[in-house]
Amino acid sequence: MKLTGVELRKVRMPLVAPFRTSFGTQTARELLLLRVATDETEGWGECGTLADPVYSPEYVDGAADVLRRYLIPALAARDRLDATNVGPALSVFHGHRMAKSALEMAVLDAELTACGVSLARELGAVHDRVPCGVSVGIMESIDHLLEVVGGYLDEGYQRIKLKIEPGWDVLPVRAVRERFGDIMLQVDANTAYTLADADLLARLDPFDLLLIEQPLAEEDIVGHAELAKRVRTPICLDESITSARSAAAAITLGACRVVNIKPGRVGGYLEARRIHDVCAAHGIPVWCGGMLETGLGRAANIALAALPGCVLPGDTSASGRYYHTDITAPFVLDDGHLPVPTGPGIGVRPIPELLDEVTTSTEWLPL
Ligand SMILES: CSCC[C@@H](NC(=O)CCC(=O)O)C(=O)O
Ligand SMILES: [Mg+2]
Repeated sequence: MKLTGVELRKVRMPLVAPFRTSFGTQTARELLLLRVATDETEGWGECGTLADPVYSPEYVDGAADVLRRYLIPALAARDRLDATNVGPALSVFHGHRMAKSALEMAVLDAELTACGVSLARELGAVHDRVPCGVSVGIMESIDHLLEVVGGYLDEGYQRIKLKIEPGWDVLPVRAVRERFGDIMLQVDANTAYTLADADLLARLDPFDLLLIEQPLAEEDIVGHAELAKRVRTPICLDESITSARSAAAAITLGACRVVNIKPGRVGGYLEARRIHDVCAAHGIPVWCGGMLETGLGRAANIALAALPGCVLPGDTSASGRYYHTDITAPFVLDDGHLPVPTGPGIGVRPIPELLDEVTTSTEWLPL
């Protein structure tokens, strides 16, 4: 397969409601899509970076720049192109995992499409549908939170994840537990706490949460291991897990008992599968995280979520959780599940007129 060109396309999709986390509030999703053209077919990739470097060091314009100046030329210089040599070809460049992931995803989609193989089959999926969780932002009141959570439960979501931060943690968790009983419930702090908050976080223990996600700073693996001795609720890592090697280290140090796998954060779906396998070998449950993906990234995430070690519902929500209109056919919750795409590659394609409506810029890089 020969690369003939790459399209960088920025899109901006309004959210159905503001989504507030400990690092800020999103009202629209600005993101970068890639379309890779080869001599045989084309493939689509989605870059999970936010518009600003507030979740991780990457951001949309930085990802576009590193793809344009370094990653795409490095790939174009390769004689043989297949998804397994994208990682090695790009390893000379440090970091920029979400940008690398988007390029690998597009090459993987093109290659699998040409072979007529689905991403789910390529990754080793064992399910044809996946149970879905939903991520709930920080709200301005407990009443509004309970109304939103009740709505998601009515829609059939099987697990509720509450964003928390200092000042919005024990009270909302207690209120949800008291109102909705023994639902599957977890929290995500996005690094908002420090080890000095251990006693505060231990006050979440009576609520039988599935996990506390990324309470401390991304680099604070030792801190998470110390926190794990002081709180009963399992620690789950997200931002800290950037590769299979870092997952093995965190598990060995006792820093986590659960892992949120986000393919973009770790450099791609192939590394995501390696993390899945490392965690399975250590008896560590995993689930597929989300970055408010369009239907393109959502389709690929659902394929990952269908792997055997993904034993907890992921942040693989329906398209309508974030968007009035997706750029692909919408993913619609059915009995609390989403179907795993079965078509070749990621199994979905953008709908041209819908994609054009949200496109803010396109750039064609001939190779
Ligand atoms: C804008 S917040 C993105 C990162 C966040 N993602 C979610 O909360 C799930 C988002 C989704 O449902 O795609 C996380 O830290 O897990
Ligand atoms: Mg998280």
